[in-house]
Amino acid sequence: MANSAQAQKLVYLVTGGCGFLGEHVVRMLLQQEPRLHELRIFDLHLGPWLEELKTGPVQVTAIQGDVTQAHEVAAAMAGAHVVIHIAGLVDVFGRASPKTIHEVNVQGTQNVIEACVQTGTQFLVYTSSMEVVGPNIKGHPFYRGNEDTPYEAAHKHPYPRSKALAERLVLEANGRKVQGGLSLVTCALRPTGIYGEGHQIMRDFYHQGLRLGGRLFRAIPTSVEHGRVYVGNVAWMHVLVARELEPRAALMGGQVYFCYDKSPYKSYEDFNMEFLGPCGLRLVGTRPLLPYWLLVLLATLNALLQWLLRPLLLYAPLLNPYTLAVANTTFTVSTNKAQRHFGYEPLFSWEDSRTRTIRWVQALESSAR
Ligand SMILES: NC(=O)c1ccc[n+]([C@@H]2O[C@H](COP(=O)([O-])OP(=O)(O)OC[C@H]3O[C@@H](n4cnc5c(N)ncnc54)[C@H](O)[C@@H]3O)[C@@H](O)[C@H]2O)c1
Ligand SMILES: CC(C)CCC[C@@H](C)[C@H]1CC[C@H]2[C@@H]3[C@H](O)C=C4C[C@@H](O)CC[C@]4(C)[C@H]3CC[C@]12C
Repeated sequence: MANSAQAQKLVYLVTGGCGFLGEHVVRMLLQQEPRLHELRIFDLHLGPWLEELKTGPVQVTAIQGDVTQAHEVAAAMAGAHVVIHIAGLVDVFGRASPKTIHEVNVQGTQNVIEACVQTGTQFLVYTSSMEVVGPNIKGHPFYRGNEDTPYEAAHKHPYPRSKALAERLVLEANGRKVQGGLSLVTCALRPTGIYGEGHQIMRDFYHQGLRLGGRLFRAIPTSVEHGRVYVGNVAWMHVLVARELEPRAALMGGQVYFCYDKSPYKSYEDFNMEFLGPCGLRLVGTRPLLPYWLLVLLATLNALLQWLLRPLLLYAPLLNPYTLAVANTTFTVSTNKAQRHFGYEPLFSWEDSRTRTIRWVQALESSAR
């Protein structure tokens, strides 16, 4: 964004632009970034909905590609001013191998950084995760913490490990010289559990509830808080960071920001009921119906079955030792760092976020009939 003529004609590249968060970021950029000239959407799987975007004033370029292939990333990035790197393998269920998770999340991120350097792209926004911090394997609570709260981040699972490694690569790359001699400016956004239109796990819980006759059974105590943030606000934060990285490079370069909004602090299940309740589901029990030791046993059995069945089929239920530990450990955020550094305020109130998500679940209901 070296001179003002270019400043009106920005080229953005969004990796993972066809995923759950990526689609919201793409749509938000088209609505909220008036300086956009071209929007490149790079994804392994391109969505058919991209076609409708191609009729607007911004040039929308869909690029089918793989972040693990350095040459594909570099080719897509040539001439881009800003890259928002969202692509990742989000797998806490054992669907993909640890090696594949590492290749996509870590090597893929390294490829994005090297492509910035090679092509002279100066601004890189990385979608990290709360999981780079925790919950850790010791189950320590992180109660309404911020970016500076001390916490022992210890990971064994391939997904959080890969996100932590990738985030470190991105932060360490801040200040590297890119083609043309300018310095790379990077930063990382750490969403907590994202919810909203398109959220696959919410869809799974909804369908599971329907199969169980409109009921879900409480497994986690109400006292365990799990951080959640609305997808529209996460997308808005990405757009703002991408916009503000140039004018506030000295302040924002190399920084991490939790993604937050006004969503209430609740347990994972109680929070889901904010949307599933108005769609006719009921959460049975004021306390967990099964003792915790039995849930641990079931989760361990699932892990064992997954391992035994792997040669024959992929068995990847929602409950495993890792997901149980995450759901059962308090991890919530309370911070205003994004507001202080780049003026972020949530674009969607809690009421809006809730209404939009309920409408989306209701639409699932009518399409299921
Ligand atoms: N969903 C959450 O609650 C959450 C929370 C915190 C952080 N995140 C992070 O946000 C990002 C997006 O997550 P999401 O929930 O939208 O996931 P998603 O699976 O819906 O989207 C990921 C996108 O990346 C693409 N992708 C995967 N491998 C690729 C590859 N090798 N090359 C190119 N594209 C590839 C997928 O096709 C998909 O469109 C991820 O980096 C994830 O770690 C998600
Ligand atoms: C014990 C069962 C009743 C419930 C199991 C729920 C479980 C599948 C949920 C609970 C918490 C969820 C994770 C959390 O919201 C945050 C993230 C961070 C993000 O980077 C990727 C997704 C992930 C790990 C969620 C996955 C699904 C989890 C574990």
